[in-house]
Amino acid sequence: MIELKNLTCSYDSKLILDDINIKITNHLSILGANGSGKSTLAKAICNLIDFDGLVEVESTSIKEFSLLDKAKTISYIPAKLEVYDMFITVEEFVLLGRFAYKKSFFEYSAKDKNITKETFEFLKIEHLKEHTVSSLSSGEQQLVLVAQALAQQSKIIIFDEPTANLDPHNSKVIAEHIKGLKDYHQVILITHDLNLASYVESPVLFIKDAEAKLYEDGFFNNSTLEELYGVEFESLAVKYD
Ligand SMILES: Nc1ncnc2c1ncn2[C@@H]1O[C@H](COP(=O)(O)OP(=O)(O)OP(=O)(O)O)[C@@H](O)[C@H]1O
Repeated sequence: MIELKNLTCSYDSKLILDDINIKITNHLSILGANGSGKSTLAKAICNLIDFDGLVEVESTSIKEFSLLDKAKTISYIPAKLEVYDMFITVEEFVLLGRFAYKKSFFEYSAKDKNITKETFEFLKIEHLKEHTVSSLSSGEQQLVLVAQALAQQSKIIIFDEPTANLDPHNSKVIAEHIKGLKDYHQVILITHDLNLASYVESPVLFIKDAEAKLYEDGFFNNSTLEELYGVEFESLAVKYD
């Protein structure tokens, strides 16, 4: 469980999130206009930015987690992979997800390698493991990011705009994985893809004017969407299920 108590985030003097109080007991989708503060909220939950107030994960302040314990608890999947090593293979990249569990400085254990192998099988990407990450398409790179997060075996997975760079086919593949992962992880999804959020069926936290409002249900109807986004809606979407 994640609990936000009086969470306030600002960059310089610009207030982004103002005194947010919410218990995130299970899955959640975070929606809101560009620049409303969705990624800022995710970064605060992961203690990647300065904030006022308290973020508690499993009843402990996130500021008290060691880096390794945090890695075992939360994984954050960005919208796009930034490749810093042009020669790193998919297998090496996914193994990095086991870093927090590594017993020897020099090598990964048989267990680490086995978990990585199972992750490849689960996501049906065994055929990519010898390839360099830099040579993959955006859709394949998104699957590799998911693989690394799964290998990390954290309780909580945060997806930050997972379908932002994907074509309809790959969006559907990722959507099905995200929904399936709800059986094993607490899934937090940040997205502009209303179709995806509706398919994933988690409660919605909508961020607007530095405030957050929780919709347990009743979010995905035209009148609510029109009021929140200020544009008209009609059904026009990929069929995810
Ligand atoms: N490091 C930073 N320094 C200064 N301002 C920042 C920084 N990061 C984000 N911001 C500003 O904070 C606001 C919220 O940004 P954030 O990335 O959280 O929005 P978002 O809802 O995730 O947006 P989007 O949907 O466009 O990705 C934006 O106005 C952004 O310009």
